[in-house]
Amino acid sequence: MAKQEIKSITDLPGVGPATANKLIEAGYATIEAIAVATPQELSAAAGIPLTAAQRIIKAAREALDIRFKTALEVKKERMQTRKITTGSRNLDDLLGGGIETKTITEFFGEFGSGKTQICHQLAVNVQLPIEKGGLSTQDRVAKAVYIDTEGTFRWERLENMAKRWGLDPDEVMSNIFYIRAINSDHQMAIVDELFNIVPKENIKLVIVDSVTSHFRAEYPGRENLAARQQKLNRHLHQLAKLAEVYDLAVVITNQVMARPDVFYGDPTQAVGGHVLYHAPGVRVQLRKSRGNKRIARIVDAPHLPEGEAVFVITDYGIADPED
Ligand SMILES: Nc1ncnc2c1ncn2[C@@H]1O[C@H](COP(=O)(O)OP(=O)(O)OP(=O)(O)O)[C@@H](O)[C@H]1O
Repeated sequence: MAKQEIKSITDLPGVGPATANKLIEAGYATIEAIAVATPQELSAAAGIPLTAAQRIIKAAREALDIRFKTALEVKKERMQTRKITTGSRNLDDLLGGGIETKTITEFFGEFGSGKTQICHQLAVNVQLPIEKGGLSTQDRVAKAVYIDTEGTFRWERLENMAKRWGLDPDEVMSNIFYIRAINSDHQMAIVDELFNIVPKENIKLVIVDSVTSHFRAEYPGRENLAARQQKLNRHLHQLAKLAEVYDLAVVITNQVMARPDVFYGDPTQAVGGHVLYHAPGVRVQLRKSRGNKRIARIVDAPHLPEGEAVFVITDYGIADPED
């Protein structure tokens, strides 16, 4: 098939060396990055006419097989979707097998509910071979990106979690790319940059812990809600694109405060409203229970059954109470 001959951006129609250089400098280094760009963005980045940009994007989309599909094709593709184990069978069952690729999974809950511990555990687990609940194949290890906004990342936790599976902790840590996002603009720029890094490094999991904290700090109060929402939506949209085009899992966390004064409805409400309400994906609420037990519940996921799962946070990671 002619399609498969397009391997790099210089194979796209009308992309000569000069245009290619401009595109790469502007962050459009891969066919995937071009396929999800708008003609306006590309035209401005490369200094080419809009019609040329449209033609390039169309060719990139065809090369990646982004087109109408029948529902049956969608079903077959979805059945091939791999999942990352959380380390708890109970939680995996609740999620329909684990954390899915091509999807954003949000963990929200109050402080200490286990959001950061789950992120650490997933950064380790994605590296397991497929038959053990990870996404590594025989020829390529699946790696993770960890975007930390609150400074709560702890390498020591990864060590224990890796040892649990008999993995070499240093090797596991060398496959986790860590970055501290200093503000919301930086956080968004990191995700743009990922469009170049992800394919090179075989990144299969991108974590943003927490996705909302910078946005909340920089856009406080009701009067800034619309601006904050708009920016956050753009960020989530970028993350969703990344998940889709590179077949990877995106996991985000969102701290919400318990509101003991709310007697009706849900007592745990997101501060300043449900910022992620309209984003695609799976939303998992976490609650503290007795001791190291935590309760997970899926919110607004029509394709997953309702229910709750109990898991525990141990020194060696996320597990089941019966372990
Ligand atoms: N080494 C460990 N062994 C056992 N449990 C641990 C260990 N480290 C952390 N925990 C448990 O994890 C909890 C913290 O969870 P985590 O940091 O994931 O919370 P969070 O939901 O991310 O909170 P925040 O919103 O404040 O970031 C602690 O309360 C503790 O119970």
